Amino acid sequence: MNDIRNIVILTGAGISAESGLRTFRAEDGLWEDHPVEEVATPQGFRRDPDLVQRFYDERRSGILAAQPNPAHDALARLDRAWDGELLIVTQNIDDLHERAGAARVLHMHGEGLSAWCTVCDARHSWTGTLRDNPPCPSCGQAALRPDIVWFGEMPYRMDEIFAALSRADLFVSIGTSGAVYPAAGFVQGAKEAGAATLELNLERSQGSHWFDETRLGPASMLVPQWVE
Ligand SMILES: CC(C)NC(=O)[C@H](Cc1c[nH]c2ccccc12)NC(=O)[C@H](CCCC/N=C(/NCCC(=O)O)S[C@H]1O[C@H](COP(=O)(O)OP(=O)(O)OC[C@H]2O[C@@H](n3cnc4c(N)ncnc43)[C@H](O)[C@@H]2O)[C@@H](O)[C@H]1O)NC(=O)OCc1ccccc1
Repeated sequence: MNDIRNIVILTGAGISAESGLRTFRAEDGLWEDHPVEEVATPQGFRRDPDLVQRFYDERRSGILAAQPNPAHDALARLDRAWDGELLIVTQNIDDLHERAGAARVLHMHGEGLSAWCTVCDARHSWTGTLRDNPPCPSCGQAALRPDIVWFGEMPYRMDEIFAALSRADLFVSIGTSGAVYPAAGFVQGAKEAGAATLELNLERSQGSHWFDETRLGPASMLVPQWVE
């Protein structure tokens, strides 16, 4: 770690699995009983907004009931101690990184505890439900949707992510299957920028061959070991 200054860490559903939040592609994964095109696309929302609002209302209450696990805690310790550049880019919509105390976190696919008004474009932290179409606290219109990046929509703050990847000396991927782009392509970008690449995952991901090193096991064990 001595010549490492700038670190980019990508996290996926696997880092929150041991906090009781379901992953997407496991046999009991979220997408199993909710076809992704129905609940995580703008077309699905237009077709059946009530179904989508219920899906995310459920996810929101699950997030509120969950607690950070040792993997989140270890990354928060690293974030506090690291005086070089560090960015935790998460695909997760939960707030467990922040609740563990991490500050340098970027939610590229949005946040479950946030509502977005499609009329006045305001965003509001939200812990209640949206299925009953509450009015937007800013403009009063009943036009709130989950502040989530759905398939076919552009992920958030991509310019900041690419800038950090271009400066990275080390890219670490934790708990992600590497099935969804553009996140699944970050390891290539980091490698081209000359970064060392490390994967910490329960099983090899679709992009494993891009990593210099892959360590297999539960995040709650692998991440504290790597940070210490
Ligand atoms: C299916 C896939 C092929 N499709 C895509 O990638 C699409 C289309 C596409 C774009 N470019 C491409 C290139 C090639 C092919 C397709 C595409 N991408 C998009 O649509 C993206 C947007 C994608 C974002 C969609 N939203 C999500 N989430 C929010 C919703 C929600 O959360 O409900 S994606 C969602 O699924 C993905 C799930 O992946 P993981 O997090 O990895 O979870 P998964 O269950 O798959 O795996 C868990 C892993 O953890 C491991 N694990 C389990 N337990 C543990 C444990 N305990 N410890 C350690 N590891 C563990 C497991 O082994 C496993 O490997 C995450 O990104 C997650 O955020 N948008 C876009 O490209 O916009 C374009 C654009 C360009 C210009 C202008 C306008 C638009």
